[in-house]
Formats: sequence, C-alpha cells, structure tokens
Amino acid sequence: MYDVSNPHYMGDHTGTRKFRRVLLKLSGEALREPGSTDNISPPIVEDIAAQIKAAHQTGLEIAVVVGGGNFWRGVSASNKGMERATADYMGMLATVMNSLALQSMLEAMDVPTRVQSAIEMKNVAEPFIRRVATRHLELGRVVIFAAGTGNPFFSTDTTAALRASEVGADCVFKATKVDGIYCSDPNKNPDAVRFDTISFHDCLTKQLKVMDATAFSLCMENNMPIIVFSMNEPDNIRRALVGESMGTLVNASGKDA
Ligand SMILES: Nc1ncnc2c1ncn2[C@@H]1O[C@H](COP(=O)(O)OP(=O)(O)OP(=O)(O)O)[C@@H](O)[C@H]1O
Ligand SMILES: O=c1ccn([C@@H]2O[C@H](COP(=O)(O)O)[C@@H](O)[C@H]2O)c(=O)[nH]1
Repeated sequence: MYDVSNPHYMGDHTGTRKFRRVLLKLSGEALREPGSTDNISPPIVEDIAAQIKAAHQTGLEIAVVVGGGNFWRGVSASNKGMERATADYMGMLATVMNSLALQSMLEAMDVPTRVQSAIEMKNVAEPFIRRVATRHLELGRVVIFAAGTGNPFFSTDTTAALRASEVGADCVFKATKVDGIYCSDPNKNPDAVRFDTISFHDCLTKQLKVMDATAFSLCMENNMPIIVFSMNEPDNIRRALVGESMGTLVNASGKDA
C-alpha cells in the first residue's frame, strides 16, 4: 500500500488507502478518440464521468483539472510563430471547453458539480474563489477548475499542483496516457523502466518530463503526493481514486510505506 507515513494518508484497518479529498488531473489529449478529427469524444467523457461518479459515491471529495492538449498547446503554436502569451490564453480557453464537457456528463448522471474558471466568464462558470471551492467540496460537489492558473507560461499540471494545495487535497492523481513515470519517455524509449515510487527530488534532478518542473516543485514544497497512472485502462480512474495501488507514487521520500 502507498505511503502511510504521509500525514494526508487515511488508512483503515484493512490496510486499504483512503483519501478524504483528492485532485484529479485528466489529460486533455485523452478526451480525443485516437484517429478522430473531433477534439472531444462524448463517449470517452461519459466513461470518465461514470468513473468519477462511482468514486464520488464512496464519499470522496473530488476536484478536477482537465488539460487542453486535445485542442491546443501554447508552446507548439509559439514554436510556429504565434506570440506565446496569446497562444497560452487560447490553451486556457481550451480547458474551459473540456471542463464544460465533463460537467455536462457528470450532471447528466446526477452528480452535483461546479466549474470555477481562473479567467472570468461568468455566463458559463463561477470565478475561481478558493473558499467557495472548498465549501463546494465539503458539500459533496465535484469542482472542476477551468482555465488553468489564469496565467500564461504555466501548464494544467501546475494548475493541479496549485489547486490541490489551495483546497487542501490529500493527493494529486495525474491520469494520463502512460502507466507511470519511467526513467525516460516510454513513448520514445521502449526499454525505459517504470518506477513504482520516486521522490520529487529525483523527478527534478533526472528531468523526468511526465510533468513540468514547476508542478513537481510546487508539490514538493507543499508535501503533496502525486500518483501518475494510465487512464486508458478500463475503470482505472475509479480504481485509483478509491485506493488501489497503481502507477507511480511521487513523494518526499521516494519510498512506499
Ligand atoms: N519519464 C517519463 N515517464 C513517463 N512519461 C513521460 C516521461 N517523459 C515524458 N513522458 C511523456 O509525458 C506524457 C504525459 O504528459 P503530457 O503533458 O503529454 O500529457 P497530459 O498532461 O496527460 O495531457 P494534456 O497535455 O493533453 O493535458 C506521456 O505521454 C509521455 O510520452
Ligand atoms: O495555467 C495555465 C494552464 C494552461 N495554459 C495553456 O493551456 C494549454 C493547455 O494546457 P496543458 O497543460 O498543455 O494541457 C497549455 O499548453 C498552455 O498553453 C497556460 O498558459 N496556463
């Protein structure tokens, strides 16, 4: 089992890991059906929503950050000549679309939700207000944080680290396209070896690119554990959130309990 020495850990007598409040970071790119020209696949979003609902029904408080890579990445556009800050704002707007898609599917399943946006757009989402977000979570609403940090030159991984710290989450769950953190990018190096656990420090010094350094640093400073796991396996999001061991755990010690 994971890291019972962590102060956020809430183990029970069965030895199963349980969390009170978590921050789920969803890959934007994973919302797109491979090979499709549609940026968002409603069936994929519906499946994710069903898994969040199942985890939510166990009493878990869930905050969500969705990436925007299925629509737009600021750095890619700036490499092709667009001004970086403008390109980044476009990326943040992309995350709002993904957030609304997830909210729509969750609400269709009777899961109470709020979307809070870091860029004010009050016709479609609440503004981000930390204390309001925390209250929503206490009341059992799934809170989806849209528009990243509201600042260019950042990422939604950093947003996840920031919002998790702000709302006092116990852990960041990064649901992505790979099944954990490897010694090098497994999509480029088929011989890369996966870590079960690793320290924040090692992620930074080894320059492991699965999350950006700002996100790792913020989690390190706030002693916020991260679990990186694949969202491509059936039911993995629910299983991870309710405490099944999977993927790679990142913490201060780089060791499991
Ligand atoms: N050491 C590593 N271990 C695991 N994955 C790595 C590593 N280095 C690079 N990667 C890459 O990081 C990717 C995951 O991060 P990425 O930022 O691309 O996606 P995301 O945050 O899940 O999605 P999005 O940006 O669409 O929201 C993986 O698909 C993998 O190719
Ligand atoms: O705080 C933030 C968060 C995101 N962005 C921009 O949005 C895109 C999409 O986010 P991903 O993390 O890549 O999924 C990102 O490439 C940035 O351009 C931002 O500027 N600030």
